[in-house]
Amino acid sequence: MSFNRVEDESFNTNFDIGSLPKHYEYNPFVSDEDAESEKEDLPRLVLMGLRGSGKTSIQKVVFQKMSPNETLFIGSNNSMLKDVVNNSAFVNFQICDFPGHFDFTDPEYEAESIFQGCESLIFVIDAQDAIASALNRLHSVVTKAYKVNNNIKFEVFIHKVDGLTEDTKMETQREIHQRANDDLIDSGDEQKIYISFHLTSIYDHSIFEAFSRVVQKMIPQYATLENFLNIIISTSGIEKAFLFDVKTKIYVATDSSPVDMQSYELCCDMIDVVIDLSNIYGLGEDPGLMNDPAFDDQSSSLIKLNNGTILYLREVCSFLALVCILREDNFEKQRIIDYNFMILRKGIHRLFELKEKEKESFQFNKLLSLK
Ligand SMILES: Nc1nc2c(ncn2[C@@H]2O[C@H](COP(=O)(O)OP(=O)(O)OP(=O)(O)O)[C@@H](O)[C@H]2O)c(=O)[nH]1
Repeated sequence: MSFNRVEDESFNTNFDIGSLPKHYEYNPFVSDEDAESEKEDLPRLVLMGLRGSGKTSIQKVVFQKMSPNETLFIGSNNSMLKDVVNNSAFVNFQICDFPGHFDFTDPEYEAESIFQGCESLIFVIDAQDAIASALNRLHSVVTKAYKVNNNIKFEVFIHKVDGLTEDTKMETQREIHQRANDDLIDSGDEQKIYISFHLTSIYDHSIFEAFSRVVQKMIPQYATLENFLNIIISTSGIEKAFLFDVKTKIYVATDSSPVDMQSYELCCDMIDVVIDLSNIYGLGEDPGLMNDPAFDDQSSSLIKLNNGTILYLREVCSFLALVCILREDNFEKQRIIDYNFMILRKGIHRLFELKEKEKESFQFNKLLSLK
């Protein structure tokens, strides 16, 4: 059986399968006022690495919904690319992608201004390439960055692992970890600088999972969110709960039980299904207008799997959704789960309000200091 694509002019080609179009503005907690000046105050996440290691591809796949195969045609960067990710109070930062040939030791570049406002530095290493020069660059980058700003969180993405066997993956990770630490010991920095390592590829969910962990470290309220989720799973018979940013499929929080990749992938697939169906059936009368978001405060979904497991999704606010995995038997108490969910939702809204107040007082103090 084959399907012919219907050539209909009213068909809106702005949709990417499995994603929200980038210009949706459903964001009740982030106002547009003073947006430009606010952008400069956002925490900065910096992507660095050698030429061709995959930095721009990562940024485009995770935040701009580019399909992995399209990255083959990106071409090399010659200047720094900056993007603002502003989905909710928790997923709210600027991301700077520096070209591979960028040498911050060159006086032309001001290392201070790059690393000063930097919250997290992701160094990408191509695992399919020789790693020696990447490790040298990693060492000079982290030591320089640490001198400028000792609050930076250092993350290494051992990237393009899709081309490696399971054994080689582990071996490469072990080698990179070992050699990076040896370099820190040689320079006497091993007590001060801590680097986290992640195996990643744009061809599977590993890049989203790794980014989730990076973003979680940038959320000061993470412990509170984790605690909320621990309470809801223990009181509602839920096995695993994720708080997802549905735009990027980054999970901003989860309960404290270990994350297994399959559960995460299942939840990501569920979000794709919900968004795709909403894109098709959830829009208003005129699909060209795109006024009604594919994800709004009415969004919820329940999927029963054939192994007696249920996936349950509920909107929390502004592109955040709670996605839970639970046994079908436990879903008999749906009213209790829904009640607990309402309490959780209120708690998260309160956190948002506190965060907004914190931001306002920060801006107020900044204004005062300028006077
Ligand atoms: N196999 C594989 N290839 C990847 C992956 N990520 C990126 N690539 C490929 O790597 C090549 C280089 O990617 P870029 O994103 O341009 O690399 P870059 O680090 O931004 O390069 P510069 O701009 O020169 O610094 C592209 O052909 C991508 O398709 C991955 O996870 N697996």
